[in-house]
Amino acid sequence: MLNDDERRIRDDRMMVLAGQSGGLSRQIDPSLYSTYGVKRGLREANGRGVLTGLTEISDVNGHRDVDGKSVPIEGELYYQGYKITDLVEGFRNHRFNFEEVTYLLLFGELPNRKQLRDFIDLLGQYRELPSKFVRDVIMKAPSANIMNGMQRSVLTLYSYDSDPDDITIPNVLRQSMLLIGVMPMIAVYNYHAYQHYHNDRSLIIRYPDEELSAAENILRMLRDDGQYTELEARVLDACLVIHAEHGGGNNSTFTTHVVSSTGTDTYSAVAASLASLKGPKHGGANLKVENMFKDIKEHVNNWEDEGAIRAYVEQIIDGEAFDHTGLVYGMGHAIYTLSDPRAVILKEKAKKLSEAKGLEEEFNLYQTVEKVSAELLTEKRHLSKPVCCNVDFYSGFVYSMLGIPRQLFTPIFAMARISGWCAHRMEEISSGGKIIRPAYKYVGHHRTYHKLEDRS
Ligand SMILES: CC(=O)SCCNC(=O)CCNC(=O)[C@H](O)C(C)(C)COP(=O)(O)OP(=O)(O)OC[C@H]1O[C@@H](n2cnc3c(N)ncnc32)[C@H](O)[C@@H]1OP(=O)(O)O
Ligand SMILES: O=C([O-])CC(=O)C(=O)O
Repeated sequence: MLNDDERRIRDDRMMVLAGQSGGLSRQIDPSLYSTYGVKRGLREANGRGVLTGLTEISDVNGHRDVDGKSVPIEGELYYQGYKITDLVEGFRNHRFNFEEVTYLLLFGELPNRKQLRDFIDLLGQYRELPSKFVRDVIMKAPSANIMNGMQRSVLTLYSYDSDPDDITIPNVLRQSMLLIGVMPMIAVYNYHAYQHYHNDRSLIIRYPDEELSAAENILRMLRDDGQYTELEARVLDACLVIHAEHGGGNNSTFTTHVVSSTGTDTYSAVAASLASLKGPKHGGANLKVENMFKDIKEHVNNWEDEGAIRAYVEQIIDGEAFDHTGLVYGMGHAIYTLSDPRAVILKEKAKKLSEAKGLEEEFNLYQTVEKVSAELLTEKRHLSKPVCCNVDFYSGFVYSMLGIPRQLFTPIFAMARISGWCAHRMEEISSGGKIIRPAYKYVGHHRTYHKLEDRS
């Protein structure tokens, strides 16, 4: 067994060896991408995604064709044909909206009262982890990033399934209901396990209540005293609704399609989608936004000084501040142009909550960063389309006002998006049918093999 010093020496030796063969600096000549007409990032020259599939689950629009010209519009999102804003409006004062949306996504229709009641009952029954799963899986080697713990837990559920590899629709639906049901438990218990083993927090494993909604159960399982207010549960429920689905092309759902097209099992497909969602350019952006604001607050003394905020955001874009990637997290979108409808809803929630909690100054800081970064990105990145804030910009601020720890920001996204992934997995199985297999052009050169003895 190596000690820490020996491991460091081992890693240094590996870098030296890789450096000798030029393995660390190898990069494909960027001009070759246009030479061979490669659709980088699976995009057309105008930035639009390459058309790779058809779906009836949702529609995402940021442009409209007017007289043959593509014109930016306020963002539109439809779940099974229903506008997200109409759903959110119609759901006001209801408790089980995420469940209703899940029914809609999986079955294609809005439920009547009885169907919704039955569905809620069923989901409640599926909200059950195998016996000893918490002890044997979740408590073992807890991960600092809860998304990794969730992947491991989801993959391990395969071992407890008596029929894991059957990909007929009834079996995949059963597995989907199970995963949708247990996802909040997996996330919250992984969080508690990490807090217990690494931060010496008391360990609380509270079981979900079959009668409660997903949002209510998340808060109940998370909080030390299991208490929450009706308002908190409604806001979280709305967050789950707007994160539940976003078409087939977003990275994690496309991952569902790619992986499902091989005929693999549901647990593997969902674990892969979790891996994708974790990334900071996708669902992980909500955590990055939180960290970015922490950094901005540390470097800008006066939050009302737009000039100072602009100067700091400019440093972020120039790669001179924060994480040096040049990205302003929570800004920009592959499809939306003038607005992301989910961000509009979240901003409204953030405003109301901040007023109730006396955090208007912080809300104003978010608004100013949104405004100046949109202006700066347009100026400095020569974007071909207007840039707006996306769903990840205000979500973390809303969650933190609900007392939800930052480690759970991206997991909450996953607890919601699992409904969309499962709907797309079933669509891929029933309508896709062909293994997804794009092409890569080889741009190396073919070489003559020399035996080891003959190499210098
Ligand atoms: C749930 C979600 O996944 S929502 C998205 C969450 N992600 C983020 O918030 C991370 C920050 N944003 C981004 O990285 C991007 O806007 C993405 C990944 C969301 C979309 O990327 P794209 O579709 O490539 O955006 P678009 O085509 O408009 O970008 C044009 C250029 O502007 C840059 N750009 C776009 N948004 C940003 C940003 N927020 N900060 C800095 N540069 C940006 C892109 O890197 C790209 O540069 P390139 O041509 O040199 O690659
Ligand atoms: O559509 C995308 O590329 C990303 C996104 O907003 C989502 O998955 O919710």
